[in-house]
Amino acid sequence: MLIRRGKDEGWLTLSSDAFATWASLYAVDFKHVKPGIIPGRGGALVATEDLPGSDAIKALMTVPKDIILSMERVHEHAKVDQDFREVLESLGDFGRNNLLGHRTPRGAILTFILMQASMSCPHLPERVGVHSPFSDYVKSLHLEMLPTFWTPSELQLLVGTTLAPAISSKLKSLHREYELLCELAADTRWFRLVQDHLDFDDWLQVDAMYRSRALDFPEIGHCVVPCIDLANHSAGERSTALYEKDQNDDAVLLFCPGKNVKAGDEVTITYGDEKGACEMLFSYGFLEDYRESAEMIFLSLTIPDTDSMRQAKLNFADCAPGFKLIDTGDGEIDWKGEYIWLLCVNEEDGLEFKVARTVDGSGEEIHVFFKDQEIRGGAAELYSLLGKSELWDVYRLRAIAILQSRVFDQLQVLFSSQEATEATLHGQGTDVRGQPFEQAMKLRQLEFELLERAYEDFEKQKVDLAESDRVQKYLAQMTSGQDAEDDFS
Ligand SMILES: C[S@@+](CC[C@H](N)C(=O)[O-])C[C@H]1O[C@@H](n2cnc3c(N)ncnc32)[C@H](O)[C@@H]1O
Repeated sequence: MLIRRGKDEGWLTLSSDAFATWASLYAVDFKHVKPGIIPGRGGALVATEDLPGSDAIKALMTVPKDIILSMERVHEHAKVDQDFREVLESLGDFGRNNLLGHRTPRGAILTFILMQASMSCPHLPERVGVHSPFSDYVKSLHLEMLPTFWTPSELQLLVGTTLAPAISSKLKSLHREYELLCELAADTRWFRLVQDHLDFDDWLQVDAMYRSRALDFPEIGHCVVPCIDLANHSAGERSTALYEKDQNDDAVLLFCPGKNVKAGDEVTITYGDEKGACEMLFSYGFLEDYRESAEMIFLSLTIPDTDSMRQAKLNFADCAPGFKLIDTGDGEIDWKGEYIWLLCVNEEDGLEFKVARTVDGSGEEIHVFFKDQEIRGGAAELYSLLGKSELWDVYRLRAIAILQSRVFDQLQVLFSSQEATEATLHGQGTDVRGQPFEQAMKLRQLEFELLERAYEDFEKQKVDLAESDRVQKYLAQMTSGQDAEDDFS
């Protein structure tokens, strides 16, 4: 609880005046905006003058590259800070990759933020680390209320939404990361000095600080840009600014052409218009008041145990095990995901997994075929082959039927958990706070509506496909026992 303790005792806080001094010390150039507070949103960027709509692109703020918190910056700091260098080296792969082995600055940046925060702790027996611009910057970050901090009763409100499994696996991976940090850094001087003060909550805090602020910058990757990270979110056309790198590699906040903002009003950016309700609540802890759709829902799919090719298909799968439902915004529901095609075809359709010797003869490898054509491009190539087949309508019908049934199951879970949700709320002495309650209820409603629309849409598609000549012919041949594709060739 080092971070919470620092906030409570005041040694990990920064007044707004001290933050303004910090920003000017590190040459942040606030041209037409300044830090402010917007009720319900916390810190914000507000216009210092009327910003009238024009076609000219106006720089609202410039942040020098030296204070962009990136993988590169963390490694530069390690050169001058022996304690941090020791910690970073101890992390090995975890300082470069995530738990799945994908390259990410996450482990290095989170550990850096934690170490910078701990340096201000007056309870450590000895000083540790080297002061940097980020030692005071981390003091300015407030405790973010992401769902990883929700109480068990609050998390219970999410049962049936797609956020429930997402939070549960995030908490598991955060636990694994924290254990890894404690194990790998155990022999470093920093860890020995802070270990009695640190706990899992600190890792949750640095994760939330980073996750709710990280931006993806060209050529820098995921990073945190102090001061630009004060910009709150508005979706799509409502946002009035965007961020970029300028010719000096500094970060700039640009006013969007044609927008109009009055002095004292907030300037906002979009955190990603493609993000669905689940992802917004997961990463930023809120849903926009004006949001009318869940926009995007990811539903998992499983290859049934009864599928004789299950294990081979699992080994072959090179894509996320599920599909996305997408509200296209024009009344249509689209879906995406290649995994479904593995559930739609089997041996009798022409799918084959053949074992062959490796070229050097030292081992065996699996080759995958569909109707004697080798598939080297994973599930995407299988999809493309099915698309060219005479039986495409049949495969599509199978896919739509599986997707619709998965949507139905999700609707059932959401519907049947509603009672338990209400019981949680009416139970005596529950610790459900207002904000998580409102956000969870809104997510439930948005996901329910999108699932319902998708169910109806799939029903229409199923009826249309079932009436197609190809499907009718296929069904007739199936009942008469003939090989369906023979007749189409
Ligand atoms: C990058 S920070 C923005 C600055 C932040 N308000 C602060 O005080 O430091 C992102 C966080 O701001 C809050 N936020 C941003 N946009 C918001 C919005 N439209 N409505 C409510 N909260 C918002 C959320 O807590 C989010 O996790």
